[in-house]
Amino acid sequence: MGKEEGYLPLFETKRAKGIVLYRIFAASIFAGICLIWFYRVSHIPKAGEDGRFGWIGLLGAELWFGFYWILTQASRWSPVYRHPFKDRLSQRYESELPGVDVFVCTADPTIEPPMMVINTVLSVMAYDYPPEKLSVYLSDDGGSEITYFALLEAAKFAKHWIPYCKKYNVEPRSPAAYFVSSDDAVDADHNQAADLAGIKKLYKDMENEVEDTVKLGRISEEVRSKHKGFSQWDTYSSRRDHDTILQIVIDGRDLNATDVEGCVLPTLVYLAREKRPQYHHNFKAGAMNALIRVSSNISNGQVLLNVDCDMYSNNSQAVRDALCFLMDEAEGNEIAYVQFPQNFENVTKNDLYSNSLRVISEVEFHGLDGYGGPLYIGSGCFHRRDTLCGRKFIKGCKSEMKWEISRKREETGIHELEENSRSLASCAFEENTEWGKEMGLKYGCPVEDVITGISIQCHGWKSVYCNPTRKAFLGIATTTLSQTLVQHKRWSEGDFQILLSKYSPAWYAHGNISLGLQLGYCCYCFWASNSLATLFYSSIPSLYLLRGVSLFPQVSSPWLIPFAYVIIAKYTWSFVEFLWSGGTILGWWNDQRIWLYKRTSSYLFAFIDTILNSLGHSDSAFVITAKVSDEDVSHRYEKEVMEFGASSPMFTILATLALLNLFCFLGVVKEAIMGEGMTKLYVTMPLQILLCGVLILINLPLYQALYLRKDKGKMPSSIAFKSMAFSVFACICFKYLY
Ligand SMILES: O=c1ccn([C@@H]2O[C@H](COP(=O)(O)OP(=O)(O)O[C@H]3O[C@H](CO)[C@@H](O)[C@H](O)[C@H]3O)[C@@H](O)[C@H]2O)c(=O)[nH]1
Ligand SMILES: [Mn+2]
Repeated sequence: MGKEEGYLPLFETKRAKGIVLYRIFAASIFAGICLIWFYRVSHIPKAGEDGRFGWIGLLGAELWFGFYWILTQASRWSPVYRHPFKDRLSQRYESELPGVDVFVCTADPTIEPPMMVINTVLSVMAYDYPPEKLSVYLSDDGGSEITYFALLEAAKFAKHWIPYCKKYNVEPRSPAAYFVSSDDAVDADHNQAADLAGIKKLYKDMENEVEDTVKLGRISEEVRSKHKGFSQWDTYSSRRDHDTILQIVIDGRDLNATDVEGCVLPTLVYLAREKRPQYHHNFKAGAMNALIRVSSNISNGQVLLNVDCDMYSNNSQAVRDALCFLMDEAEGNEIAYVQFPQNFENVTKNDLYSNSLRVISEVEFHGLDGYGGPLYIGSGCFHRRDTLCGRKFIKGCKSEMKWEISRKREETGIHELEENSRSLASCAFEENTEWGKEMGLKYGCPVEDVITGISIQCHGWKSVYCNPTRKAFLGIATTTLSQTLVQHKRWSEGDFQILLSKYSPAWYAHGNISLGLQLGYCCYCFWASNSLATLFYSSIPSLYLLRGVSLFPQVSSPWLIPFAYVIIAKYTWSFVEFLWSGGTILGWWNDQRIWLYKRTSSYLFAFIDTILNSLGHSDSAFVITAKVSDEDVSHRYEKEVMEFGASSPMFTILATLALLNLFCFLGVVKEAIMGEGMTKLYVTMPLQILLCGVLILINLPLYQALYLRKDKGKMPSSIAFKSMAFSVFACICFKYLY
């Protein structure tokens, strides 16, 4: 082992400081929660008394929240921070670095524009890594000729782009992103300025070619005749029904395939796996498994990196960062994958839709890393090939991560290689095999990544969370509320399915992974079930205001203290954490709003769908997240104006809840003016009024969208009408009938 041989480790792990103080603080919150539980249980109204139903419901909700809060502590209890030493890696292993295969996934040329896709491809082709050991595969589930055409153009451009990047050591290496940032770089010397202008022009030419083809919507005959690769579309009938299309666009073994400086280029492969209507294609998991097999035949890199087509590499050193973990002599043998955080290029200052998932990336994943490693969350993850293919962990068993050249492959001609790779991507290939079960990514779950990750960890492997200051990947976050809610529905539904599946962190994982990690997983897997308690809490106490029934301690009661303490302590901490993770004050407020919206809509739908699903009623699909939006929408997004302009049943729920709280509050105000007086109400129901008031404040943008806005992002009038009817109905029923 490394240490015995006197090697310095390739990475170090630091524990967080001041953790004891945090634990004492958390324990005090827990004490407060216990007091709240005690108060609820010991003060239940008697049968027949008004408020009994609400009280018991609140007891259930508070038990749930308390339990969930405990889960969230697992990811804060013992965080660690990792620091790779890349200089040691290159000193020791530069000539033996393993092959790395990068998989870029795309699925739809309209939702995921070809220019965006090739920018991502170019960014990973330009990694600071020996090009003969780097191979890039583009998986196109859209089976689009236009995307293929764009890739051909990218291959030409790469011959100029890669040497440019290396010469001036530029970052980021996605040309589009680089040109935006280089616009204000003034320190470029004279030579570089000329080169920059040249490369920009080449990029523009390529962009024009691609955009013209996109506009045309098909490949012109002239272009088609130039590349024999297009003939593969001759038998193509639709994106759901076609043969495997596979083309080695750049063959890294070919000594003539060089850039303008004469250096070899990384291998570049286009793959659209076979699709047939009678075979389920299993979405991204299916694409990834086809890529694993095809790449094993072509380049067989020992390390695999997957990025989504919008997640370009922002840090050309990231491969080396990851290898420091996988190749460490002492601990590397236990590490199956290295996950980087997912960051986004287009998040606005106050992160309107809370897309940056700040606290998860900056706090929680470091916490999970302390217990055996983060979840596998898809894009931005480096895997060992063999573990992803199902190799079990055996203590003390080393797998060499060294570069090896396969003689057999070297001698196979490119056409033969293409031909025998094609069958690996056919639909029938997986029949009666372990693919999708024990091999590759797992099928049948909308979050193929998380379920695959937990099964790897249950096999005894560790994972590592690597979060360098210069972000490794930048993607595109959703820019409308409904997209955010739909995406979270998919995630929470997938995670909830995992909880009920045979890989459940609650039972299957027990004994296979640490308790802390089990709790950490549960935190995400229980997202969906949060909806019920949150719905109850955000509506019933307010409705009881209308009846003048108090469900919380009065001002004079000492029981108010634990409530006040838990609320203040918990929210202060959440605020501190948010700022510490790089957020803004308004960002935190937005985060609270999205927290509420997700829980009362996405999670609720996910919960219901999962239950229906397990009863065999519906099947969950993979709704691809939009990566482009029209100008109007982007403009509002940049101005941080919430987008409600879609007719989504999720919005009906949100609007109903918002109006319901407004009416309840107005009811209280009326009561205060005409009846008992403000002070009396305030003394008997302080927390209930506070809760209702905060819900109204948080919903201010929603009221605006319902009644004040005129732009296209306002709430559709059908929803305004429905939600008004539902909330008035609920208030009347509750006040007079119940
Ligand atoms: O049939 C499909 C559907 C999707 N994709 C690709 O999968 C990726 C992720 O899809 P996206 O719509 O962007 O989903 P997100 O919710 O943004 O993705 C997050 O969540 C997914 C799991 O739900 C992970 O796989 C991703 O890596 C992670 O970024 C994209 O590159 C798609 O092109 C396919 O290749 N085939
Ligand atoms: Mn995405």
